[in-house]
Amino acid sequence: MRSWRLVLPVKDLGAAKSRLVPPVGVQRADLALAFAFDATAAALAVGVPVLVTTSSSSVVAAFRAEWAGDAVEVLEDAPPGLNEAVSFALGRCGDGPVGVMTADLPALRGSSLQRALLAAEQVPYAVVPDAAGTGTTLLAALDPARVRPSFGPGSCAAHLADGAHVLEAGVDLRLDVDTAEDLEAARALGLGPATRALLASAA
Ligand SMILES: Nc1nc2c(ncn2[C@@H]2O[C@H](COP(=O)(O)OP(=O)(O)OP(=O)(O)O)[C@@H](O)[C@H]2O)c(=O)[nH]1
Ligand SMILES: C=C(OP(=O)(O)O)C(=O)O
Repeated sequence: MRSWRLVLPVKDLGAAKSRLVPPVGVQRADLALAFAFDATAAALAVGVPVLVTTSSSSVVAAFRAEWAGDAVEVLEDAPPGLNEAVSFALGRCGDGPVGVMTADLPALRGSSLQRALLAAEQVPYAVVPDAAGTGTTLLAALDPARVRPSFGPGSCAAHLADGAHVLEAGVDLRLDVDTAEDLEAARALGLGPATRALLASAA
């Protein structure tokens, strides 16, 4: 596999996952952070360095504390807004293949990400649709300048219209958790260690 990097946008924890009613005893902000940690761990497990892009000082502090010494870089001055934060990171990640992945993938396995990035090496620009088929969980491009992020409602169609090739991917890479039902589906699939531990601590 080529040397991919992964841009990971992470929203301010106080505003994150507003559609997700958390299980009793669990804070929504803690869940959002646990999801992002599990997504990060999956990427690192297959040797893909992570570039977190955020405008939140609490996200910066949490990532620096958890991942000190690992292949995780935190860009702390991103502008607010998902697409804005992604564009900010893309402008700073240099040459070479880059993925942009949402951080709300707590069931992600490194092997699924690795397979998707390997497949993405066959095309200039690729998209992985979310489980609903309307959103996007991963964009991948051989040249960062090719990525024009249009995350938000209907983003998959927008990325396809912009020339991205659709990639088949494991459901763990497609299952972005926005609601309590999504969290149950992710639990059934197998959560990463951070989310598992958080839910266990409240059970
Ligand atoms: N840096 C940054 N990341 C964002 C922003 N908005 C969303 N994200 C990230 O983008 C990914 C997908 O975001 P959404 O599913 O829209 O997440 P969300 O905004 O936390 O969820 P809702 O409040 O339910 O819309 C997650 O990794 C978020 O952390 C933003 O304004 N800035
Ligand atoms: C931002 C997106 O995801 P969500 O549906 O989780 O808001 C998206 O799919 O582009």
